[in-house]
Amino acid sequence: MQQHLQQFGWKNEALPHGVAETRIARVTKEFKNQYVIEGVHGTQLARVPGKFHYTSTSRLDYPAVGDWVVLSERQENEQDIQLVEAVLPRSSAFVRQAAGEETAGQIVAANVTKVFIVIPLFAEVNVRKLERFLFTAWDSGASPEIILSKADLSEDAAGQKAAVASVAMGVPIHIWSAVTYEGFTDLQARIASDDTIVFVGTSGAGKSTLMNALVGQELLKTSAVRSDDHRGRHTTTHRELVVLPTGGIVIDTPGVRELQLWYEEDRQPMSETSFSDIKQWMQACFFNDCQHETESGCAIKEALATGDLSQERWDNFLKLQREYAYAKRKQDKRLQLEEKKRWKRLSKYSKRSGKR
Ligand SMILES: Nc1nc2c(ncn2[C@@H]2O[C@H](COP(=O)(O)OP(=O)(O)OP(=O)(O)O)[C@@H](O)[C@H]2O)c(=O)[nH]1
Ligand SMILES: [Zn+2]
Repeated sequence: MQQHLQQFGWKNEALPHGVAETRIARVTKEFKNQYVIEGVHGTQLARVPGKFHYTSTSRLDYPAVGDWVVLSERQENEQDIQLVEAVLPRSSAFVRQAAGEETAGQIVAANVTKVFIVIPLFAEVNVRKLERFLFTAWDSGASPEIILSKADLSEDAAGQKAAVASVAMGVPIHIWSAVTYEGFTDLQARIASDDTIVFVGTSGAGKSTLMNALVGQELLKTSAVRSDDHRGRHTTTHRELVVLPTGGIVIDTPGVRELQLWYEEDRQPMSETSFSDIKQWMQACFFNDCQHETESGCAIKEALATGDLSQERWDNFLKLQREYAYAKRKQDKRLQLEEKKRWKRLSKYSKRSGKR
């Protein structure tokens, strides 16, 4: 019974005090007013009770794909209805900012542990785009990993990997080809049974192809899952959260795809994609620790003055640097939080065992 929950990524430590495991389930798909959930009773439909609408203060309070929820059962018109009593605290969340509303975010995918950023190798890697995706991943609270796809179309996959590594700040990088299956077992090994993974990347990057390879068939997007809810009625639905045959979970929601488009639209036009010219000027500055502000002998300021380096390009570079720093701080903070939680658990544990 526990095993079934664990398949869906359940970690026992997350069980709230006094709640039986039979009442825990994970949201695998979201409809307008209903959720497909997976718990110890298998696939069921659930909805939020009326009081939920009054007690919730924002859309973020509502269940989303990937959420763990606590259920209660109620009889309505002689039928058993599953109600979502509570959404358990999320370890991470992809939030989409609803257009036009500043504060009303919407959760697109919850409790994601890893974000696979898929970048095709048929062209030069767009560093700026990659940075955007890294930023999105860090912002969600999940850990990014970079997958360089379509390696079969690259003359020098290893060289491209090295180039990406120079901007990826220690994020793991994998090479993959759906044609030769190069890197497949390495990728599989990166997916633990309690991992929940979201794939991001531009259209045509090869996300669906890789997901289908991991699932072992063309399951995502195409097929339907037949399920039997408590009422004995059949509901045909396509799940957006899928358990891999080798363990681990992938989430493929339209929301994540829309999020990607949003990030792509957000990009600013930039003719070149690498900052090697800027790096060269920086190395030419007189002072090693030049801040490129008021120092004399600053090659950057000189390049700006002569027009060799455009102000726009320099500003863009600085902006990315700030985003980097922000993302890095955010990640450090998340690590700190996790650490804190671990210590809390440990101290609780030691107190308990001390009493015995
Ligand atoms: N040569 C080569 N082609 C690939 C590889 N992986 C995917 N493709 C092809 O690239 C095209 C796009 O792949 P998809 O998996 O649909 O890309 P996607 O990222 O899911 O795209 P969207 O659904 O638009 O977001 C398809 O025609 C695939 O057959 C690969 O490793 N090598
Ligand atoms: Zn300088």
